[in-house]
Amino acid sequence: MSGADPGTTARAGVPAGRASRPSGTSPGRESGAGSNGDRAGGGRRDRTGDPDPVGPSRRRIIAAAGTAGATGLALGAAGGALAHAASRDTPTALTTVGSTEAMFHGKHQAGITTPLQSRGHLIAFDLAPGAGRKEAAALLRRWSALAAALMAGKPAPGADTGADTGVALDAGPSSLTLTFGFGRTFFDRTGLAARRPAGLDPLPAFSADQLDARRSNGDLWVQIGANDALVAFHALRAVQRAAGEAARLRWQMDGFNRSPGATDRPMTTRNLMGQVDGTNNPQSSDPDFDRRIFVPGGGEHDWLANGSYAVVRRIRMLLDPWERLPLAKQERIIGRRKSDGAPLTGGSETTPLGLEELDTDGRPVIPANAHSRISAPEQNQGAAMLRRPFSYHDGALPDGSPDAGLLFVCWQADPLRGFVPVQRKLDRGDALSEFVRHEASALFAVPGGPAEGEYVGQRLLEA
Ligand SMILES: C=CC1=C(C)c2cc3[nH]c(cc4nc(cc5[nH]c(cc1n2)c(C)c5CCC(=O)O)C(CCC(=O)O)=C4C)c(C)c3C=C
Ligand SMILES: [Fe+2]
Repeated sequence: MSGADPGTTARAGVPAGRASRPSGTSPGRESGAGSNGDRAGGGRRDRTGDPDPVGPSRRRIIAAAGTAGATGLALGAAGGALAHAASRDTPTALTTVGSTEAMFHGKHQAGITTPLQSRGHLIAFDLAPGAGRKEAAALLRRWSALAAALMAGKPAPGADTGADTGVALDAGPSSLTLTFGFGRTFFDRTGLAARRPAGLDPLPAFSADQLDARRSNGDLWVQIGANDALVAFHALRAVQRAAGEAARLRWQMDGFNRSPGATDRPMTTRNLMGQVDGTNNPQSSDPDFDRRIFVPGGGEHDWLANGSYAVVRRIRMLLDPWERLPLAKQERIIGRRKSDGAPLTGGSETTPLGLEELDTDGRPVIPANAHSRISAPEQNQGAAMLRRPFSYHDGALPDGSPDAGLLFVCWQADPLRGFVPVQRKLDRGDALSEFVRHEASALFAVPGGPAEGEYVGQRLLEA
């Protein structure tokens, strides 16, 4: 992302409605987009004194409810409860985790270059039978109003008439993002096939695919991320409720990442195999970042300008055999050290891979089938994607093995020059393949961010 990105302008502070509290917050300074996990930054703003474009803050609604609650405590409680009630009246500031806000309006949708959040929900919908372009436009309008409110730390529109479930009442925005995309089939269902971009052509089949059609694809996709589990769940339910009669849930995947502040310094996240994962992502400071990740304007499908394509793969990890491998073998499979993510050729996490370096026996130090070597852009005609995954754990399979792995989400301006060539190569010769299974797959066109007063996808649905 080069230059100013209104969707991810960095400011930090306390959310609207908390302005009168002592601040005491120490705005976190995090690095730019393209990094993963705690390392990344962007999408923040200070809500103090901000005008209230969407409605009352969640906290103002709590304040109204609070009087009744405090009375109840005082009447029925012994000293401990009273002390508790008193401490509730003592203002304490949100930490930056709660107060950080990602922008809904802007050049790009939030949730692409936004730092990885600790909670994620990926949900796909199909339009209901009989629902077409008109219903789809109304749905995107509803979802956009909802996203604008929730991302600002406000209740769902219509909260005064009971439209908000209350699950996130006492929380700040918590870096909530909602990101909306269109699948290939959406264009047939809405009579917009002529406006479907070639980038949505089906992904090729890969030899190792074991895809479950029911958990793949979909007309519409919503990616939800937040640094609080309740804020994320609140948004998930609100999105599902707002779908109303227009769309039906097709699949849902729930994921997580490390919580901000869990490490003593900002660092790239780890996946469930224990590897530092996300190191060699394109960085927003790279001169060609925008060109690689975002669709340029002025093309045949201008409605997608400043948008991107998301490839989503549910990749189960075979953790039992993986965890039995000695550390040295695990590291040779990736080509990097597990402890700090540095290449096996030495240095630190960000040292370039020494792909030409040989050991004393004349063999490459980073093996020929190492995952890092095979997927590196320099081995793939520069093919690059922004990987922004969540881990998942859905309990155990019937054989007792963990149903856990990676909700791999990657972003690119063109899937045929990002995900596809790299996955083709990994499919043929990646040492990691023995330990992973691709179980679901989807591809979505994600429009650019909406301007103030616009809804996501308006340029497609109303042109
Ligand atoms: C087709 C794209 C990719 C899939 C699918 C994929 C799955 C996958 N990856 C890991 C773990 C790591 N991947 C790493 C690097 C890396 N992976 C891809 C692409 C896919 N990975 C790329 C383009 C890169 C960057 C390569 C480079 O330039 O060095 C790493 C190393 C650290 C890093 O750069 O992130 C790890 C670790 C898993 C576990 C996985 C499937 C479950
Ligand atoms: Fe990878």
